[in-house]
Amino acid sequence: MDATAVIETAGLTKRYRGGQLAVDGLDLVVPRGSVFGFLGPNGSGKTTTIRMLMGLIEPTSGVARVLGEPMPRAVGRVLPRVGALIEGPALYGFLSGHDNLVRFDAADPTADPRTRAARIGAALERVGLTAAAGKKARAYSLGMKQRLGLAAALLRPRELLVLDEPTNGLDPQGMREIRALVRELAEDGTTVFLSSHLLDEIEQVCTHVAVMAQGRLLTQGTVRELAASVTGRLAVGTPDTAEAVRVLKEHGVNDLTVRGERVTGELPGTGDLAELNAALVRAGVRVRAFGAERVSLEDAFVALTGEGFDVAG
Ligand SMILES: Nc1ncnc2c1ncn2[C@@H]1O[C@H](COP(=O)(O)OP(=O)(O)OP(=O)(O)O)[C@@H](O)[C@H]1O
Repeated sequence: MDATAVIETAGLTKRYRGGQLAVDGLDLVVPRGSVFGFLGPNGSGKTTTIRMLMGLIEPTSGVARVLGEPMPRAVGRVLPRVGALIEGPALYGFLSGHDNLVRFDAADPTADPRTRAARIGAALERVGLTAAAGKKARAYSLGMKQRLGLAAALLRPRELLVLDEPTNGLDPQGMREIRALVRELAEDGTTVFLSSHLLDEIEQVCTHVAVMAQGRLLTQGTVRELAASVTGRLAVGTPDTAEAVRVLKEHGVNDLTVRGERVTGELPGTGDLAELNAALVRAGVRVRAFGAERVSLEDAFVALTGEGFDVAG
């Protein structure tokens, strides 16, 4: 087992009663200090994995360690060190945001009532809900409810935050707020494990990523490594597309496609890009843009699965 791992699983598997294989032999390593994106389309097994990690359901087989302790066996020791936001916070709509936090804090037998007011004040401040603390939770927007859920998870210092689709259902402004908060928490040294079906979200906030599809892990590593594992394409912007295609083909560029005033092709493995550019210009091609396209996580995902990233549902 990896001593720097905050979460580690080996062969973790869940088959639901009814026979559905939701998670299939998962080997996951979440390094301490990472913002770890757990990416996969709806139904790929993310929530099931998180529920096993948090000791809410038993795995069918395999093992999971969280903060170095076996789950679900050590659930009583582990959960106080973990802040979790799973499937939306359980809030009382008739209580104010502040009083919801009082309730959460009072339900924690290890929380000292004498420091409660200060801790609640700090948590509200942290998520930007101080001004709205007196409002009833049912009057909160979805984004405010998520932030209140995060405040509940932050009532005490945590080594690990586990967030299941924290921006699901939020408007762009709400998403930005949650992402900014995740970044801040990570800067303070908290390891954050968050699931998402949104590639660009993972790209924006995460240092690491694991990609799930149909219960299986396709890959894991740093976001940078994953993007680097896929070669970008050469892209040329020009009104003279036919001539550009001819010259590029002559110079060994494969898989050429033309869309509007843009020609793309496989980046040549050898040879000088500057030379290629010069050849185009020599042939009278008016080159407006020339270069290697940036590879997105989405390109990497398509390369991994051979298909587009399906975000249905
Ligand atoms: N309690 C359950 N009983 C039987 N099957 C289940 C149960 N919960 C989930 N599943 C099935 O297991 C598979 C994985 O579901 P899971 O919720 O873990 O995926 P997910 O990636 O979290 O997707 P979503 O983002 O939609 O929650 C799905 O096919 C789902 O239908």
